[in-house]
Amino acid sequence: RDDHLYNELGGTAGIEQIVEDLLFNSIDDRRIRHHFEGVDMVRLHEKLSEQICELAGGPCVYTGDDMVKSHTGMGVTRGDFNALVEALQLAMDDNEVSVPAQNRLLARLASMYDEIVGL
Ligand code: HEM
Repeated sequence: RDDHLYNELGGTAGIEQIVEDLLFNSIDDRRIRHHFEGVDMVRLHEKLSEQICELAGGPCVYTGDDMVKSHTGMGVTRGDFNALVEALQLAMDDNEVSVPAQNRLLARLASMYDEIVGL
């Protein structure tokens, strides 16, 4: 297992902080805040943290629903997806993640685009 990216994100504690900041940035962003109304943010924080930890090579196992099931009916657009990426970049800047490490995480997330947008 290559846990290099996991370590660059600050391990489990670092990832949990980045995801918390990502979620706060997202509900502060008027382009996408409507998607999060009425959502269980505690669960979303837990599942998204697990998923990013696993994706980064960390010792976590994702226990949430698959991406298609999670986003079906939401009508997430390309613009929404890009806004969430910006919210994540801001969160990683605030947590002093290097730009190369940021880009490696973003590349892994970009591969999920078709499972999230336009459903
Ligand atoms: C690469 C991008 C994304 C990833 C990795 C991702 C990941 C996830 C994960 C792990 C969950 C939780 C699944 C569960 O509860 O079992 C989730 C749910 C959710 N996602 Fe995403 N997501 C992405 C993009 C987006 C975008 C762009 C939006 C809207 C702007 C969005 C809005 C939501 C909402 C509102 C939920 C909660 C659904 C509910 O509990 O009813 N996601 N996502």
